[in-house]
Formats: sequence, structure tokens, C-alpha cells
Amino acid sequence: MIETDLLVVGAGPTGLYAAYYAGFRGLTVTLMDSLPEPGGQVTALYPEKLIFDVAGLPQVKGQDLVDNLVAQAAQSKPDYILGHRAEKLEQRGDRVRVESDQGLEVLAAAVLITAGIGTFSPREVPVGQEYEGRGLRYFVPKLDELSGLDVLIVGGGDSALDWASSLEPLARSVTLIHRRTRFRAHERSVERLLQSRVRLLTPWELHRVFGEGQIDGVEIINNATQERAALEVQAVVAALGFVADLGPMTRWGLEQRARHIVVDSAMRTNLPRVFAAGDIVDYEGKVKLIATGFGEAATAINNAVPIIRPGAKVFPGHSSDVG
Ligand SMILES: Cc1cc2nc3c(=O)[nH]c(=O)nc-3n(C[C@H](O)[C@H](O)[C@H](O)COP(=O)(O)OP(=O)(O)OC[C@H]3O[C@@H](n4cnc5c(N)ncnc54)[C@H](O)[C@@H]3O)c2cc1C
Repeated sequence: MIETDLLVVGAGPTGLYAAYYAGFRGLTVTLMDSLPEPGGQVTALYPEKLIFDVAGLPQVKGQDLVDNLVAQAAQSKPDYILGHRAEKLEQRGDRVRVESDQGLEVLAAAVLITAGIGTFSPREVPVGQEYEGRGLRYFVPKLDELSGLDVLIVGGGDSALDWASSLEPLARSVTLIHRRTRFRAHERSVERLLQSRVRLLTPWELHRVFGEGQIDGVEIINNATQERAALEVQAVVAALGFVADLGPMTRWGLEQRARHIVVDSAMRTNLPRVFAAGDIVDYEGKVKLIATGFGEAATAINNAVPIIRPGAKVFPGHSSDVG
């Protein structure tokens, strides 16, 4: 059983900033996320895209923002519990007990839910799932890991095209297959790829993955002509989208509206000691942005502090004064 002042469920941008802020307010903090990497939607869906509307950063690449949030949060020495989905939440006197899908228990003085659009798991490739971790991957948080390799990317959306563009300068070769002839991505991204050395094959699908231990190659099939082709690749990046699921949270007794958690202006939910912030929340006028998530995280933590430490103030003073 892990004991902590604050458990943050969801290590997306809102949860990461909340972790920093909890430390700034002198709380011990634990972050739980079902994904293997922090960063939420930014890392999973658009790590290579430029973001232009985060205050103070005229433009920042998605993954750079996440890396900076992780570095900022590190000042608070958070404990990360990654690859665990928060499954159960229940009140235990003046504590909240959360249990993960793998039976890990956390007892917290307060919980902040920053679960975005819910747990999102990558859509699995139709064949070759057994190669996950042996050449097949659904995320590429560190592009360098694929440098010098022949890479196959499967998918036709923004993330597939983004991975292809960013891997092109590093990989020995990049081939992208998509089962339709049209891409579901920004026109600019498609044009950029057409002018690059990425090989685009449509309408082709993954038919078989092979290799002793690690992936050595794949067989692909043209779904219009049934023609088959073998490709020598050492890495397959499956970018087939994500399935979002509020799942367990719907059973925690939280007041919900249209698949979101209802909060008041202090980011309190209807459950004692349980707060929420970021894309997961709903209140009148809510706008889903990274910037608003940051503000809501600070509001939630500052309002949680007097509950965790009776007598403490909501307003902390300024970080520039407090240090
Ligand atoms: C393609 C795209 C481009 C975007 N561009 C911009 C932009 O330019 N500017 C902008 O401001 N916003 C942008 N957004 C929106 C922005 O990404 C979101 O507003 C932001 O990610 C919300 O952050 P969050 O931390 O609240 O939630 P998320 O980023 O969704 O993170 C939530 C985390 O909670 C985890 N989680 C969920 N349920 C559980 C559970 N039960 N147990 C454990 N973990 C759980 C998830 O795995 C996830 O990691 C964009 C979104 C997309 C898809």
C-alpha cells in the first residue's frame, strides 16, 4: 500500500503540472497513468506537432512540452505508477483509497482526477501483436531508438504521417502503408511526405509479421489487387488510433455530464477529497485546452491543501516569493 498526500490519476499535461504544483504546496504526490509514458494525448497522439497556444511559449513541439513538464514536476519528486489503470476509488475515513487494475493500492489524503478523455489504448494491429516490444510499437517517445533501422508505419492519420516525417531523417528507410487510398491527415502533412523519401503505399495492409525473436520483415497485401509483397523491416510502428474509455470512473459515484466529471469553481467533485481538472471536467464555459488544464490544476491543488492540511491557506503566495 502506497501512502501519499495527493494521488493524481492521469499523467497528461494537466496531471504533470498538478504534480509540480502539489510539491510547491509542500505535498507528497503520486501520479498514476495507464500508459507506459507520461504526456497523455500530447505524447500519444501528436508528439511531433508544434503547439502555439501555451502561455509563454510562442511555439513548442508536443514532446518538448511534455519533457519540460516532467522536468518541472521532478522538483516535487513525484512517484510515478505507470502502466496502471485506476480501477476502484472509495472513501476510507479521511482518506481515499484507489486500486489499480493490477491490484496496487494507494491511500491518499486527496485525489485529483486528470484523466483527459479516459484511458486510451492503442488500436491493435490485426496481425503480429505478439511482436510488441520485439520490434512492434505503438508509441515512439524517443525517435533515436529507431535510428538506422528500416521502419514500417501502419496507418493513415495525423500521427502515422507525423511519425513518418520525423523518422525519415533518422531511419535507414521509412515505408508507410495505409489500407485506403486517401489519408485522414492534414493536406500539408501529406504533401510534405510526398516530397520526402518516405515510401507511401496505398491501399496496402499488413498481412504477416515474421522474425526469430525480433521482427525481420513483414508481408503486406494490396487490398484492391490482392498482390503481396515482402518488406525487410526491423521496426513496425502501428498508428491506428486510440480507443478512449472512461471505463472504471463511471462506477466511482462521481456526478457526470456527457461523459465528463462535473466540478465546481474550486474543481471539487461531488465526492469528498476528490478533485478533477483538465479535459475530463465539465462546468459552464469549460474550454478544453492545455492552458485551461494548467489553471484548473493550480486551482484544484490550492483548494485541496486546506483539506489535506487543516488550517493551511488556499492562496499560497507567489512562487517567485516563496521559491
Ligand atoms: C491532435 C491534437 C492536437 C491538439 N492540439 C492542441 C493545441 O495545439 N493546444 C491545446 O491547448 N490543446 C491541444 N489539444 C488538446 C490537448 O492535447 C488536451 O486538451 C490535453 O492533452 C488535455 O490534457 P489532460 O492532462 O487533461 O488529459 P490527457 O492529455 O488526455 O491525459 C489524460 C491521461 O490520463 C490517463 N488516464 C485516463 N484514465 C485513467 C485511469 N483510469 N487510470 C490511469 N490513467 C488514466 C490517460 O492515459 C492519459 O495519459 C490537441 C489534441 C489533439 C488530439
